[in-house]
Amino acid sequence: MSRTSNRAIAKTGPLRALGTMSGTSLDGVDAAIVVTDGVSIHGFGSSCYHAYEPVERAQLASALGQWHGPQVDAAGEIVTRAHADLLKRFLAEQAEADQAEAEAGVDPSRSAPVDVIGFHGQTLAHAPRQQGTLQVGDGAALAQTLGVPVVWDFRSDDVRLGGEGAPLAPFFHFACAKYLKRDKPLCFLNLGGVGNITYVDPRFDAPEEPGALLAFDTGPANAPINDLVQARCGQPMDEGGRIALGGEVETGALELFLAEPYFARMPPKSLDRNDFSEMIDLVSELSDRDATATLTGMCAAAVAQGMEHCPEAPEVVLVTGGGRHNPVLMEMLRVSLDCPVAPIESVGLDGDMLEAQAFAHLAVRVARGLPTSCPGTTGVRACVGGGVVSVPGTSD
Ligand SMILES: Nc1ncnc2c1ncn2[C@@H]1O[C@H](COP(=O)(O)OP(=O)(O)OP(=O)(O)O)[C@@H](O)[C@H]1O
Ligand SMILES: CC(=O)N[C@H]1[C@@H]2OC[C@@H](O2)[C@@H](O)[C@@H]1O[C@H](C)C(=O)O
Repeated sequence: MSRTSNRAIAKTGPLRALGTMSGTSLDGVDAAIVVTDGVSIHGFGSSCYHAYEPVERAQLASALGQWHGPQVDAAGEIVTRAHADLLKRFLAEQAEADQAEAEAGVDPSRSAPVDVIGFHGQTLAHAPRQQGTLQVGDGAALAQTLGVPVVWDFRSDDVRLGGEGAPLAPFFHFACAKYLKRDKPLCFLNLGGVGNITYVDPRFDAPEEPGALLAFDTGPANAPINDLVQARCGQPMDEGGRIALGGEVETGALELFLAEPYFARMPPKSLDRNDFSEMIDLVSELSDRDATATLTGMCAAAVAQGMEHCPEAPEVVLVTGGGRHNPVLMEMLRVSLDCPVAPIESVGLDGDMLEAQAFAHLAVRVARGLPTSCPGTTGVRACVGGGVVSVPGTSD
């Protein structure tokens, strides 16, 4: 592993950062550009997506929950290759666009399409109080292949210092709240495979100030729904909530689910994708529609339960991640939360790219020696700027 001084990315002022995310739903890789100095967002750039092939997805799924061994190595190679292919293409397109701008007389005032890459990798296993956290994919190899500094392994330092290692998007959410010029507390709710929420109080000046942020994983979100409809109906997701739509939530199963000790735990707290995989057993006797509706209701109820921890009622809950495309889930959230719920597009942000954008912003924070987590976001003992910086042309 190459661990290089943060001085390697020496430019002052805003950087063009490219962030990537390969999420717990294992669908593919998102990548997006953010212009940021690590404190303030100066603008959002282009984005791209690469879907894993079904065979790759199956290999990644078979490595979930493992910490080492041949399946983990194979998963790492898939993740590194998918990112290298996608980013090579994307950077070439960006370079062409810069060239066209230069020829048109517009000075893009940069020598490379991006200054730094924030590479999250793929989480295979997450047990912060036991073995730690594992994101596979080789950031040092990507830096060499792409010729751009890569910041990666964002979560390990936080876990080493007693934190949950997740969620890490909150420092970016704080910058988004400032970018949006919000002046009252609001929440960012990501509904991916797992759900996570960030309560942001933008009246504070900096994200690490006590009280500015409270964040945690709310519970399982789409992962159990996907697993159920895949097993029962051969579909990768409940597209548009169409299966859940005609079903009813079984309250007995919902109550058993909410009795899980995770929900009574005070935040910060985080989850692995499959921590709640046995919840499917709670709906095993139900019809496809009722079972899907009940799992969807469980996701919404977990969020509602989590909201109890917010110090003040937020002005709005902005929903990001694939779950916002599920109208049944969105309606259940609207019914169960005591505040407005809206997709993040309502304020002009891109809910499919927010996590990738978060790791662009966090990469610049790491490069500049700024913290990426604090006691309010991961429960870490003190603020920490986690991450490894790999610079092309060096091999420590
Ligand atoms: N049109 C849709 N209808 C219903 N559900 C959808 C739709 N589009 C996406 N989803 C759900 O959202 C999931 C993908 O969400 P997302 O891309 O936010 O997850 P992720 O980033 O991989 O996960 P995480 O945030 O946990 O790392 C899909 O697997 C699916 O369950
Ligand atoms: C260990 C890990 O990869 N956690 C992910 C996962 O996916 C959603 C939720 O669980 C969140 O805690 C986190 O990702 C987001 C991007 C985060 O760190 O903010």
